[in-house]
Amino acid sequence: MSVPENRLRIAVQKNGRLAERSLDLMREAGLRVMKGANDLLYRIENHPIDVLRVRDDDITTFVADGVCDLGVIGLNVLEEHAARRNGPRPEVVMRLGFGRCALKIAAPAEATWQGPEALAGRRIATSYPGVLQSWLRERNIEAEVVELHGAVEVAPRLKVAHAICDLVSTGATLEANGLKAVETVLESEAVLVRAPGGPPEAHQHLADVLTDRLRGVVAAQGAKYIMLNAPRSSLDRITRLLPGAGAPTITPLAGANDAVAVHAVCQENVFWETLEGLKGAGASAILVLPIEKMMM
Ligand SMILES: Nc1ncnc2c1ncn2[C@@H]1O[C@H](COP(=O)(O)OP(=O)(O)OP(=O)(O)O)[C@@H](O)[C@H]1O
Ligand SMILES: O=P(O)(O)OC[C@H]1O[C@H](OP(=O)(O)OP(=O)(O)O)[C@H](O)[C@@H]1O
Ligand SMILES: [Mg+2]
Repeated sequence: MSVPENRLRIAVQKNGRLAERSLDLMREAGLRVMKGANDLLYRIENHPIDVLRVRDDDITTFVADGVCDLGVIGLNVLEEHAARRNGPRPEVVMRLGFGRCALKIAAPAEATWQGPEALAGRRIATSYPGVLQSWLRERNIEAEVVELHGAVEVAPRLKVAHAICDLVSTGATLEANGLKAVETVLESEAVLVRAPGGPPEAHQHLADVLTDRLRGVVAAQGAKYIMLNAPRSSLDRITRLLPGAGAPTITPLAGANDAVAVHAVCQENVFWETLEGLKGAGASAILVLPIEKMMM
């Protein structure tokens, strides 16, 4: 595979839980992704950028070594890489708001959990030996860590280990295997990483532009634009009810002295309960609109 030196390189997962969302993110940031004959390398049509599609475990290595300028990776994979390898590590640029999960210790559901100290002298199966070892070290617990690369949840049933340390999202896999989560080792989500010390000079400007756009894409996710009419006397109450909003814009309404229009960007979810509360405070004609793009 030949990778031209003058193009910015972004590493994303080829297949798996982060793959599609990572490409969507690039598209939302205005990159036109061209799926060519080369499955490992997608070109960006409208910018000098290449997207490298690899196993998620390899993304950290490519970004740490500066082979790629940017990467999208689970924080769990990044931390594991850092725990195992000395030397410069990729820098986290921003959290991306998807791929949320947590690395947890889980034990048989029927056993009473006596706290982390109960793990001393026990065997723990995990695909994250580096992160787990540091967690145990911080607590002065000596346990035997058994590295497995899949089906970690069956280890206790097979008597391979007493407990496990694995990713949990809904908890369905733990439940199906008769296990319960007892400790959280790491909260994770997908993050944008960059090469240690930042990209080389030639890629700096493009990397900054893209990073700014991605910041806007992430900020717009879940953000809503809210518009309503309100009596002036209720403004304080109504402003307090707007979730995660900065200072709202207040405009007079034509022909009405005591009523104003309120416009605000809400950074948090706007639930039906919020609208009911606003209505109860005197608001009317409440509109909630999605935000497509945002530049901070
Ligand atoms: N159940 C889950 N819910 C949400 N996010 C998850 C879940 N499981 C894993 N993730 C996140 O998605 C990332 C990728 O998960 P995936 O299962 O696709 O990895 P993988 O099998 O190691 O893939 P690869 O083939 O690239 O090595 C994980 O590292 C984690 O950050
Ligand atoms: O709490 P839950 O929602 O059940 O999710 C947890 C499961 O998801 C991940 O595995 P995945 O399904 O990606 O399969 P894998 O083990 O083959 O990677 C993780 O390794 C857990 O096994
Ligand atoms: Mg992997």
